Amino acid sequence: MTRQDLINQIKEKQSFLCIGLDTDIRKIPEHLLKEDDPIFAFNKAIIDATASYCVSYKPNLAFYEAAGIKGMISFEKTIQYLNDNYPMHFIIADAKRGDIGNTSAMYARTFFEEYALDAITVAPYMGEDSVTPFLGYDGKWVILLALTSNKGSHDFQLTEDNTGQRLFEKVILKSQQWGNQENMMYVVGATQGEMFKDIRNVAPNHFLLVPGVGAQGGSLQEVCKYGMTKDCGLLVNSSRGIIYASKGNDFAEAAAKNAKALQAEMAAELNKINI
Ligand SMILES: O=C(O)c1cc(=O)[nH]c(=O)n1[C@@H]1O[C@H](COP(=O)(O)O)[C@@H](O)[C@H]1O
Repeated sequence: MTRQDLINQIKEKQSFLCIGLDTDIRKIPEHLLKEDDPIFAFNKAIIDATASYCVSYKPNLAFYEAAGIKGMISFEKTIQYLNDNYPMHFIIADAKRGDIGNTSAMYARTFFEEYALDAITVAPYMGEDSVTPFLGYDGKWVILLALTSNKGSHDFQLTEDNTGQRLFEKVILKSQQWGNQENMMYVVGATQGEMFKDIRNVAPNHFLLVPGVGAQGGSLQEVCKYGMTKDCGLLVNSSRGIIYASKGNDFAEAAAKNAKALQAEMAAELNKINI
């Protein structure tokens, strides 16, 4: 999907919501456990109930890999379902990959060719040759970890070198020599608040994937105040806050209600920039 296609979807839906499909078999409603594939049945119901409120889905591979081969079959069926029924949604593999060049090339083949996903999250710390294999695909995206939502972001990402430059700034500036606004985004946690100002100093126009609203306590309003660009420039993710809104038979309706509430807040923010 191109950057302009994504912006058009955001305009049309009045939403920049990405729903995280972090599906844990221990958390899904009990009545689904008698289905052949409970994880897929859960995802399908969540997707059908929420698709009109979001522009993106982000299945996190950890949740599928944890269920072994069965989990990977659920992942594959979920992706197939999305690609067949919701082709204009931007689908992100949250896989946090990155390795020596020939191995990264295999990861790229997995997620972009085998599964035909739009984007993959990538850890930057092995450098240029670990990231560029993901950048050779038209319309596909690398989403590079820059300033994450967790407290461990202080351990490396927020540390300064002797010129005062912080590691996340170095990651963002250096990686702009490898990719561009059409094929690279950055992950910035919603919990980072005013730090979005500093992010926009080094990446004024790139799209940012912003997890951490909902369960992790980040503020959508603060993210928008400091991080929104004239094209929106944000995909804001919520996983647990939407998909586990209810553990009862009404889980899909409850997810839709929470997604709709976030979409309404997003529409109000988009209204401020007239898109
Ligand atoms: O790359 C990510 O998506 C990610 C980066 C980050 O800094 N923080 C973060 O929470 N995430 C992911 O975003 C999702 C957040 O889930 P909730 O906290 O349940 O909304 C999880 O899948 C995390 O793995």
